[in-house]
Amino acid sequence: MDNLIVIKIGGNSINTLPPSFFSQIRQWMLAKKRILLIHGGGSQISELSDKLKIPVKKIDGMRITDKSTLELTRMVLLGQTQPQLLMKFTEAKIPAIGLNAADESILNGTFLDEQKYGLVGQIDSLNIKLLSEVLTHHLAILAPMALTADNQWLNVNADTAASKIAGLLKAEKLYLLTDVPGVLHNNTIIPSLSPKIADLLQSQNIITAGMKPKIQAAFNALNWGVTSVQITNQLASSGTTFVQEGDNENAISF
Ligand SMILES: Nc1ncnc2c1ncn2[C@@H]1O[C@H](COP(=O)(O)OP(=O)(O)O)[C@@H](O)[C@H]1O
Ligand SMILES: CC(=O)N[C@@H](CCC(=O)OP(=O)(O)O)C(=O)O
Repeated sequence: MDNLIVIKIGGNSINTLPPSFFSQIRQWMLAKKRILLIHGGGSQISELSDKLKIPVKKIDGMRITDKSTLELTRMVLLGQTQPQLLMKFTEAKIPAIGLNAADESILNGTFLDEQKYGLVGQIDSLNIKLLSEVLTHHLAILAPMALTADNQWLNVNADTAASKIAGLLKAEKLYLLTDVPGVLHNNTIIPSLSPKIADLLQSQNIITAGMKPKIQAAFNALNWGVTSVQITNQLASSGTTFVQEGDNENAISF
């Protein structure tokens, strides 16, 4: 899809989006860019789980999802974080529409590894026709859940979902917005990151938890043909840019 920018907004970032975020989006829309947001809600899901005394279990940043966690996840994503984000756009007078897997099969997926993660999935395909119609006049906000061919809801990590969607749609840019200004080493932003350095930093436990699937998602998007992939906390700063191996003259060295 031409002129497409995909932005993933982590659950922790929804309430701290600065005015510059909305003005950048407004400028892009005036320049006829199509804007697709994928939202998270991980910390809100964990918070409600705690309140309901449902144990929170994660492996490498992926939530182990049984039946009650799945129901709770759908409640939080579709009943809390998506409308919260939509309200921010309403307040900013930017036309936005919220979408989820049940809207005309917009996100179809399969189990990632049922034995290991339970009701967790990956995106396999999407309804490009519907998305393309919506994106002509609106910014679209998608929840990171998929439906299987048997109509089973699956919980999908929002970074993984955003990168696959950006890849399937051949987006020109993918921003993974989070609560840190980039991938950090000794409290300093790594401006440019290649797969080998990322592996090294993971083996040294410098990259951990939710940053792991985020980095995997970033490299996947690059491999699927997305031209520019960044992890940052605001659209105005480049944070960490992802590069293919051999294209890393600015990458940090040890
Ligand atoms: N090397 C690293 N650099 C930056 N953040 C890191 C790193 N390793 C682990 N993290 C953690 O990853 C978090 C971002 O991932 P996550 O909590 O899943 O964010 P989001 O909800 O935005 O997807 C940071 O807040 C930080 O705690
Ligand atoms: C399978 C899996 O881990 N799904 C995520 C979906 C939400 C998410 O990714 O939200 P953030 O981007 O705010 O972390 C979860 O349940 O937390």
